[in-house]
Amino acid sequence: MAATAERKVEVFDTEEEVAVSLAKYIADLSDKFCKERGAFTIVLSGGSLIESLRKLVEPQYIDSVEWSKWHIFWLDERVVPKDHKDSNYKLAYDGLLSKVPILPDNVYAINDALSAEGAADDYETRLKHLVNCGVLALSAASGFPKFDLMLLGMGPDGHVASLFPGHPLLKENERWVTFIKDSPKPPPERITFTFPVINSSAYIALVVTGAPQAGAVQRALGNGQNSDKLPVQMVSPEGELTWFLDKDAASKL
Ligand SMILES: O=C1O[C@H](COP(=O)(O)O)[C@@H](O)[C@H](O)[C@H]1O
Repeated sequence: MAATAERKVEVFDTEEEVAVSLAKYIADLSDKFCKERGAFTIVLSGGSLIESLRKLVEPQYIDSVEWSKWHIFWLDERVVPKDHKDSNYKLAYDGLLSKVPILPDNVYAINDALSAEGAADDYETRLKHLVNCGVLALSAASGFPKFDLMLLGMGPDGHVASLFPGHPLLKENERWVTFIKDSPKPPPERITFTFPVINSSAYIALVVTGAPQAGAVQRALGNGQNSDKLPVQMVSPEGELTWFLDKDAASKL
């Protein structure tokens, strides 16, 4: 049985302060994992998260982080070409990857030449290969891959990755990577990590800024009772969960 996650909640006055603190948190974990296992496996979301990573490209981190040991993955991706405005890869490339010396071979983008089903199968197969090569760890507790750090955003409806409220994919407990063709948020076709993979992580940062998110933050962190769990309430990693909130997102707590 999975252990209960250690949960921390950090509230900052501004999104700028969230970005500053997040950069230090990521750099510290990179240092720890690069020392311990010679690699750092980090999973990116799309959306507003990438903008909140902007401090990582400042000289302090550009010069100190061991970028060549980073292995970059995506929590979810839209089934669009990599140069499409809706692509989570493009967002991360433009905002971060093009500005830091990460090795191109260590960037595991989703194959944009395949269908949603095909891309999910292909990504899962590639993850299994990386487990066999020792780049990616496997959780002894769950048997699912154990990433060092996942960076999650959250939509105003409480969705994380491409796992939306009330959707049957919330119950997927065998696949590592799956697909959705009826996403309520456009574009409709996406691929996504499943909850067993998310919850096998060593560390998760949930980065949530802005007033539209305040209701879902209240549902997740407040004292209210609600029988239906939002996807964000299902995030419960083996390791440590840290919420990074600005005061607008935390305004209903
Ligand atoms: O569609 C998506 O939305 C979520 C949340 O995005 P945000 O802009 O509200 O922060 C994002 O985490 C996910 O990766 C993306 O595909």
